Amino acid sequence: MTANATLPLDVEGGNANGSEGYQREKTFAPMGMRIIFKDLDYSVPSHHKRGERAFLLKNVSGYFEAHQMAALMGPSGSGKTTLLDVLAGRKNAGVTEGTVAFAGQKPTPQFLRRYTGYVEQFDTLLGILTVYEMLMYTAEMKRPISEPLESKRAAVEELLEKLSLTRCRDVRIGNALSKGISGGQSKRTNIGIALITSPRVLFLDEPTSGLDSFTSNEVMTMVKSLAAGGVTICATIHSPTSYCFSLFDSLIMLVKGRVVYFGPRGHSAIEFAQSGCPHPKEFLPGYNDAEYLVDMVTEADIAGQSDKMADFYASSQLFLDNAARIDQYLSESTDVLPETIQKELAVRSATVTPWWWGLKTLVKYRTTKNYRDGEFLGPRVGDKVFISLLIMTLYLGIGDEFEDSNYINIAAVLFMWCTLPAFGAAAYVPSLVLERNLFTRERNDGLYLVVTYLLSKMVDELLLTALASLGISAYVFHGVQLKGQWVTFWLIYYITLSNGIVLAYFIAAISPNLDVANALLPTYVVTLLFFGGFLFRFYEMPRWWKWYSYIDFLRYSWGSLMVNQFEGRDPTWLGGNTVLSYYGLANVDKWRYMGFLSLFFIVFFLLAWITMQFKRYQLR
Ligand SMILES: Nc1ncnc2c1ncn2[C@@H]1O[C@H](COP(=O)(O)OP(=O)(O)OP(=O)(O)O)[C@@H](O)[C@H]1O
Repeated sequence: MTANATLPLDVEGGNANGSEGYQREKTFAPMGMRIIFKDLDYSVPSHHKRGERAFLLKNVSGYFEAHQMAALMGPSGSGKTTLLDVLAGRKNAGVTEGTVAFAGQKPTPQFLRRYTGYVEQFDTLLGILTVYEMLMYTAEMKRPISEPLESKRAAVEELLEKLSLTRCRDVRIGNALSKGISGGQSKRTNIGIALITSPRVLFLDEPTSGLDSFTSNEVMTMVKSLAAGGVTICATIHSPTSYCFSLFDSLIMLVKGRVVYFGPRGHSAIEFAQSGCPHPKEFLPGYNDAEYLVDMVTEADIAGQSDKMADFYASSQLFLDNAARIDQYLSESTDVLPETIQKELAVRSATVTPWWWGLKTLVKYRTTKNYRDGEFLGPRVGDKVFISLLIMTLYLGIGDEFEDSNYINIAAVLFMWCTLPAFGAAAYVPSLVLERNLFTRERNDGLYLVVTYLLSKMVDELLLTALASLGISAYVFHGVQLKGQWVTFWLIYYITLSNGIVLAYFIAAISPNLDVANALLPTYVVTLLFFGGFLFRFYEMPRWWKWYSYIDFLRYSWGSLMVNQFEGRDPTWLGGNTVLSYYGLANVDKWRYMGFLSLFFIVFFLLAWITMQFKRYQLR
């Protein structure tokens, strides 16, 4: 433990973001902060017994020091990740009771998002970016906007060096289908993301899982160097190599959510576990300390003896000493904290940078990359080009043939023209659903607000759609030889397309997975076809169904297209009606209809935003 006379809470001075004139810290370990937790209980509704609560953590107490690396160990399912999540404020379900203090104070969710780093067990990176771009993207989002770009670049270069990532600096991260960097490099990139703001505390969930022993040692050596520099580090770890385990300073062992040991790593831990275990194992040659400890508690767990080990710890002198130290730490005054730390602990906004900066950064790194990616462009442009060519060649030149037998064809081609964007919306669903883990992680990390993310998605799609729709609508309008104004024809198509996109986002937001979204979207769109006014005329619909027609955006889309085509040249048709009056559109003002059409965009956007803001995609 680091004693510090002037700062009894063991917080070191310094500025995580270098906000004082941007004298950027030369190291990514500028300071540390003690974490204390006392009598922590965490419970959720039990899966096993209806109406009962399952306690995943019971009376868990301990503390992690700055400059030190603490290991969280125990058999699988013992509650390691649960404890890490509770401490890092990442739990969004269940009930937590007890005390958690960072530098003596209860941390706010905003503080945890902004000033602690959390490396998740599974990598969540943007496959289209290179390692350097991924770190720069995060740096621009999470470091203050007043910091010059050069300084951010220098910080990223320094981090690349520290994480031994310089060799793959410009390699695309890739994904499962198109391999880019290796597993170890991807793990280190994830650690880099957590370190880019020089956090005071770093949580790591299984940082060595899936890595070979050499890479594990390399990664953990680097993490240890951060602790040496001051950061408080806490990592859950399953089966570390002997070397990895030797890097840890303290150890907390859990079984069934109870502490069976909390104290220094090393021989004393083994001796303690041996005395607490009802049937201690022999320390066979070839065992490493970590393996031996985990095996012993796992065997005790399987034999139903784990409570005995936890009781042994709870009645030990070690427990009393730890409890006394925890009480002493909690009683220390927080008034002596440096001003920067006080400010960080009191922070109330969830992101470092404002929404517009977040939007700019998302567009800079993601939109520009997407626009160069065939996998992104293909489904968005391909279907429109294909169907529009089909429409143009099938209905070639019929738009100005004003004959009784042809009016139905004109009405049909305009109807098909509106349904295309509604069905084509399916192409936009995956971009939201498949990115959900990344979105959740970045939101938890305080990178951006939900509305910023959603706006950036809209910019992504609407810019591309505007360009594509201009060309497509021009050759369809002229090829079919439609009447009215081309600009209006294009505008109606563009607004309908935009409605389709934002509708897809809403459907994606409410759906638990891609399968549900893929079933929901076409079902909804098919219902819109019935009420659009072409397949069944509005005034012939049963009274009890008319309301649905009012909230059918295809009705306004097709209605305004029809008015654009026949306004001022509305011929007499069936039963002495004009074409427009036959369809109940005689008194329709196309601009008013286009206004209604635009309102749907706003409504779907708000619905998607509210859903994404409040829906918990990951229950943890
Ligand atoms: N609703 C529930 N009812 C009963 N038990 C639950 C419930 N939710 C989670 N659990 C149990 O809580 C335990 C804690 O899981 P946690 O992920 O924290 O364990 P872990 O030690 O990190 O495991 P691993 O090493 O395998 O990742 C698990 O045993 C899990 O089965």
